[in-house]
Amino acid sequence: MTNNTIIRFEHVTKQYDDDPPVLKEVSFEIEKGKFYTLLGPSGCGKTTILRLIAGFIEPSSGKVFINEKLVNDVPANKRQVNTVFQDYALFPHLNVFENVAFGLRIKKMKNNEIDRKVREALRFVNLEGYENREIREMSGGQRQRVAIARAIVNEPEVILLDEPLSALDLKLRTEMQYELRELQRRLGITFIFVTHDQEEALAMSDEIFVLNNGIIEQSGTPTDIYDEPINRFVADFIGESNIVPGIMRQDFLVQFTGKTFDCVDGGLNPNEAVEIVIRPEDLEITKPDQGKLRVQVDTQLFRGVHYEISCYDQDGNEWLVHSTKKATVGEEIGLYFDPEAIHVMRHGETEEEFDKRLEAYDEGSNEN
Ligand SMILES: Nc1ncnc2c1ncn2[C@@H]1O[C@H](COP(=O)(O)OP(=O)(O)OP(=O)(O)O)[C@@H](O)[C@H]1O
Repeated sequence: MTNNTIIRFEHVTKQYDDDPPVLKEVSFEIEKGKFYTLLGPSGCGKTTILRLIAGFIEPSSGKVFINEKLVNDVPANKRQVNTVFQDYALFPHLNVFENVAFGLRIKKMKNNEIDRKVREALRFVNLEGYENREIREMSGGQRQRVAIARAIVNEPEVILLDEPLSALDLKLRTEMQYELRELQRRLGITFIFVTHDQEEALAMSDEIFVLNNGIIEQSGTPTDIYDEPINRFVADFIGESNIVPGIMRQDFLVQFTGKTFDCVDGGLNPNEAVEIVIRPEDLEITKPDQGKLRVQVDTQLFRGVHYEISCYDQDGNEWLVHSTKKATVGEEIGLYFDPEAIHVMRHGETEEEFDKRLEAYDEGSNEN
């Protein structure tokens, strides 16, 4: 725990009726002023975490802290947390101003103060001049901004956003990603954003929690998670990856596809069976005898910035390559990669075990 911690989960489990738990002993910390993303496939428990933070539901076991105060049974309206829902949940019969003012009127705030705060919130989301518009006259992106203004007008410490961009078309979605990120920086409020879109998560977040089946598989910055996925699920879910079985011969020496390669990983047992991850953009096309692997090109697609080339090695492993160089379907080529491009993963390793392994290894290598 740091001084900056605003939300803390301690071994939180959530179970509905007699169903298996949808969250299993989840622990994490959220710091003030950062943009967090909960990322994972449908049903993995993302919305459940948001609802526990908002106070709409209580944990079955474990503890939820906000500002180091135990809030398990503190009701939603007593928490300094506001939610922006997927469908925005705006009131269609109220205009923009009244939608944003709604919470303040319930709090019985004075009219002149409401007026000042609502205008300020609308200015923040670039909707000055739209006060009297009806909600049905607003576009999807504008409704989104009204929903955000309605959240920030309450000056919460945390804003929860549950897939708020999923109803927008791709172009608007990209614009809103940029806007939301900018808004979060200007406000300095903690944002916790839920999505199942990995590109969105990578583009927007300071920190990502990758969830799967009720647990956090990995947490870290977008680069941590993209460059060093700790297991097959994360590697598969975040971006595209080549994953093949291998054997760790000794520190910095790994074997796969029948050959031995230098790598930068250590701290595993000699001859331990591992999984090897190499990102498609880390593979370079060479002449057949100049690469580290020899493969045959199976398909090729032009993706605008690069070619997406699928190849097979002699063992039948598929290798996906993103390259600005063009290949020819059917031809033999070589694939070159740097030792740093090889990510070695232990089978079924949890994040905690992975961290411990690296820590123990670092300590060991410092002594030598
Ligand atoms: N009120 C409830 N009663 C019973 N089961 C529930 C309830 N709410 C959620 N669940 C179950 O809990 C699991 C996790 O749901 P949750 O909404 O947290 O997932 P999610 O990751 O947000 O998924 P999605 O991306 O589809 O919204 C799902 O299997 C869901 O069916």
